[in-house]
Amino acid sequence: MESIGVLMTCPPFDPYLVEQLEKRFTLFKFHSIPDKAHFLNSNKASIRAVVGNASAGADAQLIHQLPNLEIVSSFSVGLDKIDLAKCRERGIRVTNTPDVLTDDVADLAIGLMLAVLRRLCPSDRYVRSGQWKRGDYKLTTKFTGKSVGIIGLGRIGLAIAKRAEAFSCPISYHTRAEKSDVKYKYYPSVVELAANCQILVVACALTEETRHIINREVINALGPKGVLINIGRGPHVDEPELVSALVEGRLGGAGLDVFQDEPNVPEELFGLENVVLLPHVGSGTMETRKEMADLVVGNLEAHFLNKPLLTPVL
Ligand SMILES: O=CC(=O)O
Repeated sequence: MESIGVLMTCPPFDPYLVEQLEKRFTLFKFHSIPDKAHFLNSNKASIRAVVGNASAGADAQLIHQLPNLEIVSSFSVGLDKIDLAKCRERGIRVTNTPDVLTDDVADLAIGLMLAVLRRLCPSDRYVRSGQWKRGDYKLTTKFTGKSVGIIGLGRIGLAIAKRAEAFSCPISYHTRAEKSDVKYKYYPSVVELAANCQILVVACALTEETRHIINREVINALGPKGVLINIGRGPHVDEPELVSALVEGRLGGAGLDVFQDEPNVPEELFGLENVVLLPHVGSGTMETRKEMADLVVGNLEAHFLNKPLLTPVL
């Protein structure tokens, strides 16, 4: 397989993934190539696979420039950076990394809820800056028993629900259609869900339908005591609306792992104690990233050995 060209479109941040790919294929790291057009012109014939992630995948333009592309193997569960329609049209296979990251992302969602309500980050800063010596930290807000509304009840949404249930949180949800196999309360509109929960979690895939699913109306329905948790994608949220609601106190708090224009985060949020900001690390544990990398490589190997894909999307 050494002669097969694999184009890595995401930054090569995961050394294990890079090492495993380099062992088996001819790996091109697109991110660090200065003249991309020239590179593609000279190498397009040899590139038969693309490896991307949540930050860069394979858009229509790139797919168009790679005449021999057979498979896109994404180091992510989200597929929003891949033009699936183009892949379908060209018969290009697509794989992602579901299941292995579910626990980590759900754990992080609960971590964000606790961090926002119990003010974990500012109270840590309180100790480090020596302020504790001058008096106790102010009282925070209880998490146990808060009602949790979840947008998207797939693998990750369900794992969040299960964890929140252990904190005695009543669970409700919104999806395109009500699920017959869950006992949680269903709301057919996101505004209704937001009006009826204290913590609203975005856990759905990013599609044209779910872009800006969190808008001004939803934020106002969640209200000055409500908390928004986003472990989905930045564009799920109308970010300027979220920022103004937080600055004006129309929303109680937010725990955000994802942003509209990563790694750029609105600076207006930096001074707010009711906001926790994370650098898109939902699946970012050593254990899970290794399992994800093994899936990326396993899918490529399966494809080039004409075996069934491990986690096919297309
Ligand atoms: O954001 C991370 C992923 O989609 O896996």
